[in-house]
Amino acid sequence: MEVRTAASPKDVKHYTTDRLREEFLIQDLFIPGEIKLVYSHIDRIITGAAVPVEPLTLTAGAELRANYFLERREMGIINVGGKGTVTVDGKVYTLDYKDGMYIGKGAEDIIFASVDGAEPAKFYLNSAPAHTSYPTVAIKMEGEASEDTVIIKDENKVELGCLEESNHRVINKYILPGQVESCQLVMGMTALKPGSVWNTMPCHTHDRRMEVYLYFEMPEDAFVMHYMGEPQETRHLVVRNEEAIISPSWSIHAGSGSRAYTFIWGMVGENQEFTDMDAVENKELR
Ligand SMILES: O=C(O)C(=O)C[C@H](O)C(=O)CO
Ligand SMILES: [Zn+2]
Repeated sequence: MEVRTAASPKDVKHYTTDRLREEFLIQDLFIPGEIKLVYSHIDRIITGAAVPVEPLTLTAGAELRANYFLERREMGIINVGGKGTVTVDGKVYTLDYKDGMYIGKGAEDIIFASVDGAEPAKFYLNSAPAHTSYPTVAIKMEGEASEDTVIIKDENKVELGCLEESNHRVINKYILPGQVESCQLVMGMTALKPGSVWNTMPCHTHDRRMEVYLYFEMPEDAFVMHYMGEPQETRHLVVRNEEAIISPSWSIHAGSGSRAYTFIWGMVGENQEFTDMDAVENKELR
């Protein structure tokens, strides 16, 4: 598992492009036949991906000093590839494209598999330290709810922005209080409407939470200019399809794409209040 340390805004404003990318950009996440994990000291979030050609078993790795991965952690998953299954302590959950999942602390045996290894599932993962165990569930946009499947509530599919401001988008909240309970992880997926290119603009910071963004549904030659930094010290990173960004609490996190795209956001930290943001007015940005 790759480990990344936390970074101070006083230092980051002096970083070169390479150094910024080394600290905050996660590339080569989705490697067929592998589980890739990046552990950040920022709120101890682990960002990763599992792309099973043959079934892949999640192990704790030396870094966690745990008997199994979720001994002291919880995990959110969204599948951005072909149909696949996640087997949790013997129980099989089937995830289609853009289906999500929450796995509670204490789940020991986790196996990722694809229904068709030629078109593998791409399980994107966020994991955070947890103090108690909440139920493991699959999360779907639509369909029938059941004991182990939660359907995203209409109130958690929030349309924001407008084409005139190039930021017309829908924020789909998968894991949050009142829908899928978790200790600290809040996770969802935002889709831009065709013609809109801006996410999270007007932008914000949130002192009480950090955030990770995964950008996807972009052709190979497309990119997102992801903006980070303190509002008066902004920097940018060029982000390609299926790459992720680690965003510290003090940093804005917003992007403008060369075309529409989709992204998954995951937040951990002090609270789970989605609206607890420190809004930044466009005229304040520098
Ligand atoms: O497009 C947006 O705006 C978002 O998706 C915002 C993120 O969800 C976020 O930054 C939550 O703090
Ligand atoms: Zn945010």
